[in-house]
Amino acid sequence: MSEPAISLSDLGYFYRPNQWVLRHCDMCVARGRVFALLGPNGRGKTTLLHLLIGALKPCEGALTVNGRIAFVPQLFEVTFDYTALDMALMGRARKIGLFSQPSRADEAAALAALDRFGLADYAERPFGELSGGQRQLVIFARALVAEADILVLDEPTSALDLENQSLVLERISALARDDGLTIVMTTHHPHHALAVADEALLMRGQGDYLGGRAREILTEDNLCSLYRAPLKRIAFEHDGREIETITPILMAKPARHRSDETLSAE
Ligand SMILES: Nc1ncnc2c1ncn2[C@@H]1O[C@H](COP(=O)(O)OP(=O)(O)OP(=O)(O)O)[C@@H](O)[C@H]1O
Repeated sequence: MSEPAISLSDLGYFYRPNQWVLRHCDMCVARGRVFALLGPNGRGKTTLLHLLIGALKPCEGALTVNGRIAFVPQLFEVTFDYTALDMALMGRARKIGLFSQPSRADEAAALAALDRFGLADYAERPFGELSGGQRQLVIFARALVAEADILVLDEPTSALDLENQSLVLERISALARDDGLTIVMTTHHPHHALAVADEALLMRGQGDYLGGRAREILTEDNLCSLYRAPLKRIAFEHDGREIETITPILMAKPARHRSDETLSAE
């Protein structure tokens, strides 16, 4: 078996001495797989990503990364007036060097990456004038341009509308399946993890992590206790395909019904 893209063994991290955020965390990500990290707010998902990309150093345990990583953070602002193409070209910064100009090949690679996300027509637009979702997709394209082996994505669908969520999830699958990239992503959407992830890690608490095949561990029981909220995993047929998804059961009463009651009381 080939060496994994990422492996963690007994990993621990704290920001302040002895206030552990992660402890006794084991994880192994095989090459060419999509790996999802799930857990409630504050369980250390982003901290774990920052450890993977080397922005933080483990306080205990071992972490091995085999390959070049590109990081796609959650949506961010830029203060300079870069175009979408400039932003995508930044993925080539390591290749181009500090004082050189991008070559035609660099520009062609950046344009091709933008095109993969349906953004070729936006190449010359100022990045700051794009919608949140479009900006997220440009940052995604930048990671492709970097020719990384491993993409680390922090909530890649959080700023996107339904169509773009679907586009990004489909691209994530294709990047792993067709390009052999390894992908680690955090998500607050278990149905996104079920749709694209081969493996998942449920971050249940400090020192309490459940990892395994996504289809096997994204069960109603595991997810209900993880989020302390009711949800259903359901299967149905769509377009001749068997689909499985996960849906939360939201208990809030729609405002429409409340006003109906108010109206009938009046
Ligand atoms: N720079 C920091 N200094 C001190 N504590 C921090 C820092 N960054 C995060 N933390 C703390 O570490 C814990 C984990 O935070 P982290 O952002 O990794 O969680 P998360 O699972 O990604 O949360 P969310 O789902 O809300 O994004 C939290 O208690 C947070 O307050």
